[in-house]
Amino acid sequence: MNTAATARAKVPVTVITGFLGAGKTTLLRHVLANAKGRRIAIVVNEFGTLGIDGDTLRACGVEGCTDEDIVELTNGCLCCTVADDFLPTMEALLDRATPPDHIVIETSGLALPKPLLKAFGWPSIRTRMTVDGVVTVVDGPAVAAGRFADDPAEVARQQAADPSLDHDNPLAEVYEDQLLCADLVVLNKTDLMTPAQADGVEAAIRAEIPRAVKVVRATEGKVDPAVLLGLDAAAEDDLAARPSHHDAEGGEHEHDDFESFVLPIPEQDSVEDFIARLKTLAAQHDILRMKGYATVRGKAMRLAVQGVGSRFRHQFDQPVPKDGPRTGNLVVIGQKGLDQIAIAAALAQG
Ligand SMILES: Nc1nc2c(ncn2[C@@H]2O[C@H](COP(=O)(O)OP(=O)(O)OP(=O)(O)O)[C@@H](O)[C@H]2O)c(=O)[nH]1
Repeated sequence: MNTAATARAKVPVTVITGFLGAGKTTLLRHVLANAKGRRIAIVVNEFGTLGIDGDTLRACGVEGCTDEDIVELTNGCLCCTVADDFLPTMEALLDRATPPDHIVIETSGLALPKPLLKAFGWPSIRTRMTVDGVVTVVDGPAVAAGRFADDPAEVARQQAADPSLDHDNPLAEVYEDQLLCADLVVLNKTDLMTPAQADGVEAAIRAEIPRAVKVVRATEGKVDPAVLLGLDAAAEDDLAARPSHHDAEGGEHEHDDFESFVLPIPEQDSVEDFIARLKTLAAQHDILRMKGYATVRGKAMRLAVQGVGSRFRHQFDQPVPKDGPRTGNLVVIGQKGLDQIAIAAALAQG
């Protein structure tokens, strides 16, 4: 078989990356809903131990999308668990009687994608799959608000103290790495930006990425799957074009800039009061992401809650199991040093 034919025989894998809450799962739901008969398997990796994204995807109700097509890896960072979790998962997908036509991996919002791409060089999978492309979802309004910007004066001060440091903002490092790895950028949440803001964010994205990379704008992750899947980038063979902060750290990386915990949520009396409390907490403690569910007195359905910064959405999404506990759970993610005791105390009341 010649090289082109070999490449065609490999199962294509799309890596969806993007910061916490940028809209990766939302985009994935759109892909599944518009798969047009293509068998797509999803591998989801989350920073928290509670598999909310898998739940959201399973609840998508898309015909032909079965539970076994969604694999959750909640044991920590994908790239740190390559041998134990990631490779066996990928091999098991390939070894199915009917292997998927395409695999999509949703990385955690805090993952640096390059170490994951390196995993595709492992002998057990390199001849059987190829990274069709890395799609980076960007939270447009968060960029416009300066969420990922460095403070140049602070960087200079820190570098003077320790030349190996290059950021005062760990969010900037993750955001930049995710952009630098992209084959396609989805500038999402355009409904929350003026056209001028979107132009500004797009220009900033283009300035960040040295390669010619397409940027598409979207609301609710609505991008035609034909644009997302089939990029044919063979990204695993093109690592040098994707600089990463991880390279400078000698391939080592740590996750100690961020932390996450899961809090039990007692049954609530009022949806409005609960959401208002969450918004206040997010702002007071600079919480990056909250997601989970709660039960509400008198309601048979559970309340799913999604918070990105202090922007919240909620909906009654599925029945609370009969005879099941009426306690909910909420994942809280932020930079290291969150005041877990204060946050837990504020959420301990119904
Ligand atoms: N206004 C608005 N909200 C959006 C858009 N896309 C996604 N969201 C909302 O943003 C929140 C986070 O979306 P997700 O798709 O869960 O984001 P994610 O990147 O998968 O999040 P993590 O996996 O936690 O990193 C949800 O409440 C979505 O409904 C959009 O285009 N506009």
